[in-house]
Amino acid sequence: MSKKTSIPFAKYSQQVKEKVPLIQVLNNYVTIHDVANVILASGGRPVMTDNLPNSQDVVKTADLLLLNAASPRPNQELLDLAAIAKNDHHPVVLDPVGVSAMPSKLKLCQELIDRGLVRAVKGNASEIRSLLFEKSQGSGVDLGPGDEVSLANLADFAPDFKAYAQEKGIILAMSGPIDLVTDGERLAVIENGHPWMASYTGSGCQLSGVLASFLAGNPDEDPFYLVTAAMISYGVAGEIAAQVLQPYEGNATYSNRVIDQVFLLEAKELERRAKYDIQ
Ligand SMILES: Nc1ncnc2c1ncn2[C@@H]1O[C@H](COP(=O)(O)OP(=O)(O)OP(=O)(O)O)[C@@H](O)[C@H]1O
Ligand SMILES: Cc1ncsc1CCO
Repeated sequence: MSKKTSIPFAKYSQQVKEKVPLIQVLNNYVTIHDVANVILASGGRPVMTDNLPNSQDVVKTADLLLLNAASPRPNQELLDLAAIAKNDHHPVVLDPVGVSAMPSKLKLCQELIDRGLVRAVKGNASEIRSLLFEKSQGSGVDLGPGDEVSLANLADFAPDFKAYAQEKGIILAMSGPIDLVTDGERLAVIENGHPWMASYTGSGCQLSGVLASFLAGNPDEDPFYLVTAAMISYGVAGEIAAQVLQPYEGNATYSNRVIDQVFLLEAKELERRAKYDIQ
């Protein structure tokens, strides 16, 4: 796998650490604590808001709004908040959790995207297939059989993936055994990560937290490279965490070890371990 463009990991992470961006998150109940911690680990400041009046107050001061579609808040509230953020020129990141199983969540995400309220969308392969084709094999919040994208079927999937990002004017990212990022023109194919990352709940939600920190901390940088750098960083953290996990430790500890490694990650190590190709 080649590295045609070198990503300035050190500059990106330095800028996040200097800015310490405020990231407002509307999350699901399940992973909310982990998402807050991974945002802290990656240099951001999380604030998880609840009802509409509180959320409306905070959105005006936040650097970025992260919407997790499995948030228990009503769809209309998420749409209204995204519109305020967009109006204030604060980027919105969307994690379309659950769209494969819940038509109302799919409609919400489509409306957020179609109204131009969203800067970046990141989901697993079933969630992204649901957005692209309005159908997938996903059930619950999980990847469905046959939906996975790998190097073997990438050539079939990539044109639709890029076309959707192009048409909607978003950065589109997909996680899994390989991760993909596109802005409609460029495509990053990332081979970092570890199979154990599918064993704990919320690896995708945590990844969105890292992505939010990178975007919010670097408002003047190219968002395609920022999202790519965030996906590489979380994958590398998963690789190192797998190396330090003890034989008597399981998936819950592993989830925390991954957050620890996001916290400890050094740019030099990232540069050494990053496995990506930009096409
Ligand atoms: N088999 C694998 N090999 C390498 N990395 C993986 C593998 N499976 C998942 N990952 C990594 O795990 C992270 C989360 O991706 P995944 O697609 O599993 O999220 P998700 O299904 O949305 O998770 P959740 O619903 O639990 O939040 C990504 O960084 C991805 O690269
Ligand atoms: C398990 C689960 N259910 C709703 S959200 C969530 C976290 C993983 O996406």
